[in-house]
Amino acid sequence: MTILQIRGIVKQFGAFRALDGVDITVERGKVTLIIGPNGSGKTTLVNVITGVYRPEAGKVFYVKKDGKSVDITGWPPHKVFEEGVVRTFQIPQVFQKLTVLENLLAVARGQRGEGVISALLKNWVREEEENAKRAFQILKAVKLADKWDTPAYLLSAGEMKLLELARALMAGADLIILDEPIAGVPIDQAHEVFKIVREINQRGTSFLVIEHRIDIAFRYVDYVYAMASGRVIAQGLPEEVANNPRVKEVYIGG
Ligand SMILES: Nc1ncnc2c1ncn2[C@@H]1O[C@H](COP(=O)(O)OP(=O)(O)OP(=O)(O)O)[C@@H](O)[C@H]1O
Repeated sequence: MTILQIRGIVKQFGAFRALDGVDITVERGKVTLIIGPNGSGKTTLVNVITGVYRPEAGKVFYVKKDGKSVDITGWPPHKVFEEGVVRTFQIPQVFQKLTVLENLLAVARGQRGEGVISALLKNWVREEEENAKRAFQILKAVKLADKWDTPAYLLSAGEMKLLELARALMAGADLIILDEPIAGVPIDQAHEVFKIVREINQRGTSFLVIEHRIDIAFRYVDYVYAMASGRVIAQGLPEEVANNPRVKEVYIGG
């Protein structure tokens, strides 16, 4: 079953075509990877999916759990987010001085979007307790439970990425879009980040990942799209894309 259908996307910046008819299908329950050299259009595509840019042509469909397809093309970012398509840094960045747990609770509160009124309600405390319980379950899943009381600025690069992932889960994401989740993360932590992505995926969350470090990423994903100059040049299983002559040319021969 599909979770995201991207059809014929064209995005221009003036006369320059950053995306030139992109078709990508993201399967529900899978981890899909997009690779491509600098400037190939990956970030622009994520911006189109998440409503930052409106494409000149093409459509983005989000297929809900019940199978209902929703045309989210050109929706404002907060609406795409509320629908369950969450890009990690779409949530305001990690609050460095807050603890790991507080960072999660801040997302839960933000999502409810009330504050004053809910604070007046009797069941507010209970709701806070439920949020804390949920936060702890999520922290266990990303292996940060023992750091719940640590201020975010003391986390390692890898742990910081895991906190971002936890916050996307706390926000109720159905599809999580990770833009370079292991950029600047040391190799052992980078493997740990992808292992946890895989574990979370096995519990039902779908992923669309953009990553440059293909030597690591290819081991953990189900399906790969390769982009170059605003187009998809190859797609398939990781080993198929790794052996694709056009991909090799772009990465090695170019
Ligand atoms: N706001 C913009 N205005 C003009 N040109 C842009 C804009 N955003 C991106 N571009 C151009 O569009 C092309 C695609 O950029 P994009 O950032 O999507 O590539 P990318 O594949 O994400 O690259 P990287 O791996 O370096 O992040 C680039 O040539 C870039 O210069």
